[in-house]
Amino acid sequence: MPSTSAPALALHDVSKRYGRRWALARLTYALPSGRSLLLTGHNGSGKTTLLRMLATALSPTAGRVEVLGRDAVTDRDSVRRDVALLSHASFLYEDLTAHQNLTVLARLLGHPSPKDGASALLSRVGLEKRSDNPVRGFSAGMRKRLAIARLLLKAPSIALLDEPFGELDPSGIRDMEAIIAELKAGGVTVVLATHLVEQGMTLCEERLHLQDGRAVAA
Ligand SMILES: Nc1ncnc2c1ncn2[C@@H]1O[C@H](COP(=O)(O)OP(=O)(O)OP(=O)(O)O)[C@@H](O)[C@H]1O
Repeated sequence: MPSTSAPALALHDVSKRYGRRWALARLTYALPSGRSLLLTGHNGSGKTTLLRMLATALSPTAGRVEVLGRDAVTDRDSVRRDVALLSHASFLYEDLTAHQNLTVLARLLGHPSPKDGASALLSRVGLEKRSDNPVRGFSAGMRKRLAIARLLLKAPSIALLDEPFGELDPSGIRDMEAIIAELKAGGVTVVLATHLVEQGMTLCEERLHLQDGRAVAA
């Protein structure tokens, strides 16, 4: 069971090394429950590495990562059920249609009406007209829209969004902002990594700025 009094996320002296390069260096931070976090920093500062750690896709080289009071390494399966990552890799089945992609996931998640749920989400992200097209022919922005639909279907407690506005057109950016606001209104903790700092500041109450894998003042 997630602990309600624990911070949503806690990093205890967390470091991550790839070969000889330290991507994160002795990071300590706690995000209070009920708050959302804007993650900023230049290219290569460690944002994606941190998000992937919170998503349990990577383990820290040193230190401890906690999600809702649970250790992201030793309690990985339990943490994984509560988090969802929107990332550059979108985990889509290329030969299936957008609708089939969501229906497959909805069945796996035990959704009561997978096909209707998939249709509703495709409308929510503005893909209803392309729902029966294979993903193989989708543009980058369409893939991003489908990826956020996938995340919404999972209904996570913590949504980890890696550059969610990238590849989107202006209406897609507005839709994404509305979706993030809705997630927050529904009690979801949002962690948003973006170079669009202004947009991010309007959506998040807290900010963590990384420079060479260290937390610094923005
Ligand atoms: N798989 C990997 N193997 C080796 N080095 C890596 C790997 N992934 C990331 N790095 C390095 O770790 C550092 C942090 O990268 P990361 O992708 O976390 O940064 P980022 O802040 O998300 O960057 P961007 O804004 O460009 O997305 C960089 O120096 C990068 O080169």
